[in-house]
Amino acid sequence: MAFTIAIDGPAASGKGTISREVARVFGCAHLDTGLLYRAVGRRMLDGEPPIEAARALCAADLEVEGLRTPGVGDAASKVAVIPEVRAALVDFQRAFARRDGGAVLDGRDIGTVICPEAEAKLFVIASPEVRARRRYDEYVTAGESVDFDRVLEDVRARDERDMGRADAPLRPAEDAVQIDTTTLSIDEAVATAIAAIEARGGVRAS
Ligand SMILES: Nc1ncnc2c1ncn2[C@@H]1O[C@H](COP(=O)(O)OP(=O)(O)O)[C@@H](O)[C@H]1O
Ligand SMILES: Nc1ccn([C@@H]2O[C@H](COP(=O)(O)OP(=O)(O)O)[C@@H](O)[C@H]2O)c(=O)n1
Repeated sequence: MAFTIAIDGPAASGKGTISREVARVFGCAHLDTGLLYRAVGRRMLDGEPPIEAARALCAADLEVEGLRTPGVGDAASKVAVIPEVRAALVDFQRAFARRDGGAVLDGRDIGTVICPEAEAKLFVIASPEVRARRRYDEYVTAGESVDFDRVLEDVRARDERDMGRADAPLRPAEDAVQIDTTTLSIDEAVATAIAAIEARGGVRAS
């Protein structure tokens, strides 16, 4: 049976980390929908018009190196404002969500637009400072030279763009369970998510 878990939230709130672990515990497939927008953003930076890039997106585009860089994140949130780009990505996400064996999708509009009928919805947040620190640490580990204040500025700019757009803005679905990871460890955040999903009828894989 298809059991869909929708996990939304702002940049570096911990939704990807939670989603990967939730997929493992509940034995379902995981789609990081941010990667779709990052891949379109990447193609735009390479000179392709974003709407065409979204319509032509293929699996190989998601494997391209460097999708997690600050520049591509910024480009992703710019192309994500364009309704035709969002529309071109809907069918793939919905088909993924209804696959047999269940699915977890993380992004910005999964619980509100892509899968409003999802059985379990989480909205993961954390303070901008903590999110910027996590992202900064990731960049440093990856060997990128970045400035903390710049990362914080980027997190805030992306929040504003993601929450302020007219089409599918970042906001919690009415029936989403909110998890604030500001002061939670990864283990605590994952345990809170698992408990919330079980409360909505999710059954762990044996
Ligand atoms: N609760 C947490 N406490 C500390 N670090 C976390 C927590 N959740 C995630 N992280 C770390 O923060 C970074 C961003 O997390 P990620 O799950 O990629 O966020 P998102 O998918 O929301 O952008 C990762 O390096 C991850 O290991
Ligand atoms: N479902 C989604 C997922 C991402 N996005 C956009 O894509 C950008 C990159 O998403 P992401 O999930 O990879 O970003 P992080 O949270 O990992 O920083 C976001 O800032 C959004 O603008 C979206 O609009 N809708």
